[in-house]
Amino acid sequence: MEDGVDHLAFERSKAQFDVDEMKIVWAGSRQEFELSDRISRLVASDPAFRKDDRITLDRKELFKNTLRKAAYAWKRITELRLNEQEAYKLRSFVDQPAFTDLHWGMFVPAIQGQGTEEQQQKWLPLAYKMQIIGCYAQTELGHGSNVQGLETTATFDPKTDEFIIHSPTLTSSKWWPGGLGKISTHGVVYARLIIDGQDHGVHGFIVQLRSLDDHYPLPGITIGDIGMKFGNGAYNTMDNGLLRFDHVRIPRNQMLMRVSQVTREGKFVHSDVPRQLVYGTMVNVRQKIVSDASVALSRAVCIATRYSAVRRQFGSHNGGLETQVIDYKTQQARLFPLLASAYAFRFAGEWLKWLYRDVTERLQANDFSTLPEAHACTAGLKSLTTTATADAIEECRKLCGGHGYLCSSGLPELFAVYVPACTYEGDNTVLLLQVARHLMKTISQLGSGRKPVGTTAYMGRLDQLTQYHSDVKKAEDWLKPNVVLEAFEARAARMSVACAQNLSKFANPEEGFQELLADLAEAAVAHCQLIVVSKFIEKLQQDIPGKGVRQQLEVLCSIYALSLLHKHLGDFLSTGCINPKQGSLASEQLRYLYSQVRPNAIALVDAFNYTDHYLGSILGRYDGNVYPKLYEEAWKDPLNDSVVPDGFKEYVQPMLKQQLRNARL
Ligand SMILES: Cc1cc2nc3c(=O)[nH]c(=O)nc-3n(C[C@H](O)[C@H](O)[C@H](O)COP(=O)(O)OP(=O)(O)OC[C@H]3O[C@@H](n4cnc5c(N)ncnc54)[C@H](O)[C@@H]3O)c2cc1C
Repeated sequence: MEDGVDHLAFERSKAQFDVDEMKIVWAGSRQEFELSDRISRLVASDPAFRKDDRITLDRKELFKNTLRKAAYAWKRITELRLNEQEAYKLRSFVDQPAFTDLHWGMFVPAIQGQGTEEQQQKWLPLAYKMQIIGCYAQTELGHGSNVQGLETTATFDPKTDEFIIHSPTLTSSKWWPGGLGKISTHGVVYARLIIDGQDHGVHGFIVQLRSLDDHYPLPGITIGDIGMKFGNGAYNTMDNGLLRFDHVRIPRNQMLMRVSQVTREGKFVHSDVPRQLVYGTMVNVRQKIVSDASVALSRAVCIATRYSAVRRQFGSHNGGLETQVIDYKTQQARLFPLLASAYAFRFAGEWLKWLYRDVTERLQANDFSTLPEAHACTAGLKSLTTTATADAIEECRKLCGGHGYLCSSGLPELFAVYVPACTYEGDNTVLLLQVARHLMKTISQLGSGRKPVGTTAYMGRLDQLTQYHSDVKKAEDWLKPNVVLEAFEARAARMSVACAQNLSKFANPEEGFQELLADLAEAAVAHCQLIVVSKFIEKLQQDIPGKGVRQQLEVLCSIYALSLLHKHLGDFLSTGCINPKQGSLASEQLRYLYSQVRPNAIALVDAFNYTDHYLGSILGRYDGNVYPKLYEEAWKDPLNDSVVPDGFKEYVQPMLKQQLRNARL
């Protein structure tokens, strides 16, 4: 603490659990905690990583500043000999989107997942040492979600043993890839493979884009930045780019050939590695996105919770202190479900990490049985958690009243940087519809005796779930994990079954699917919410040491589930899983749970263990010393550099003089 005074000390003293133990639970393990703690402090204490000047820089300065930080981060990573996990942490705590995110997060995994052994040996050492910098160039001006609609072509020329990469139309221009605009030297470019006039669909190709000597685009290549994006500062540190090819030639061995190959003779062959292998990479990328959702959400919640304890409005009696806004029941009903969601998404992310390891092991043993389910599940959880997080950051801004709208609250930038997560790596609605397709397929296969696996296993009990009526009689019944779980299972199952029944009324199933899209997306949401609730409950079945830690998590789990039940009461009632009386008992229980969280709220956000540097918010400062710091910060704004602003004499003064003259008339 800067001046040694902890304005939130009283709040911290009220905690009924061991915060240090909760920090371990949040981090996933003691080792993870120690790693995050060490690296976050390292970044926070290094002035080269300061970020409070970000919002006042123009785009060019901002971008240059990003390059400086990325280069410095790389220098520190090599000097300190950080391993892969430590390096990833360091980049995350620097907290500034940069070309390196795509290099490490998409380019390298694409080669690892889709490249042959030989290709990996050639390209990965260069990428690992950053002797080349790569991007992931899939999306085009005309198509994103519909990957099969991409128009860039890669035509095989048997005479020279090369592919000719070409952008035949304006809409085939690559558009969006991060890092492409100004920095990447190479890209994994997705293009339609054409051999002898025949189209073999979309494949990935490693293409050198810029000279390694002078950084100019290579002949036939046009590249630029796509321009300013949402929010000041924010994601504008990233050079999302546009790219066009004019008959650019690359050697044949630069097509990523793990799954399919083109031979010297120009024959297209599938290897014995199944095509679903690429799903494995997607499971990995999306699992990281779910973890990132819990991080972004917890940052927003930490800011809103601490500030809600500092902020006072109304309710003063006889000149005493006013009420802390966190004590208003409306504030609690808006804030505490978000706090519970942060923990829920954390555990869902942890479980997905396990799922990825499981899928990878199975793939190595040639077992592909769980892959479609794992793929649908990660797609759904990516969609659910990123949508909820984006909405929650905005809600946290509102929970902070007027000051939440100040950039120094950290919330506008967090929101602007975070929201595209709802769009990239699969538009969230498109992903929900993929989940819905999987659910419809699962139901249609039940008759043939195929047993649903993993997160769809509950579908195997459809007979029981379609007959289910909750037996809740009093508010406390809603605290029983089985009672909650069955209600969520029955609601999800019935919404899916209703869709399947409606689909069967259509002669053409695809026509029916298109007609029912909105219902299908809702059924998918119900299924995904069930997954998150069930993973939270499973977490509570593990050994959780530390005084009072389990009790706090039980309260948060109940809040997560019951606040969803409250929000989607229409679903639960219309599917007949619960009756109106049981719905009001859930709300009653929820009110009681909020009062249980209240004394622990500050400690529960302290358990995230965020440094003030990482939070980047005056409202969320650890010491709660908000007002003097807000006042100080205001004076740092460049507008306050001069007493009379530029332009005043030119534009406003003549106006004032004019009025003066008129007044005299
Ligand atoms: C910040 C940012 C970074 C990005 N980085 C990269 C990158 O590094 N590399 C890269 O290749 N791409 C990148 N992208 C592109 C991104 O992957 C695509 O924008 C994304 O996949 C969505 O596709 P789209 O833009 O075509 O949206 P569209 O599909 O055009 O979506 C428009 C609307 O149509 C709806 N819709 C579309 N299809 C259907 C359907 N079948 N049924 C119902 N509704 C539908 C969607 O829900 C949405 O509401 C990035 C995008 C952003 C915003």
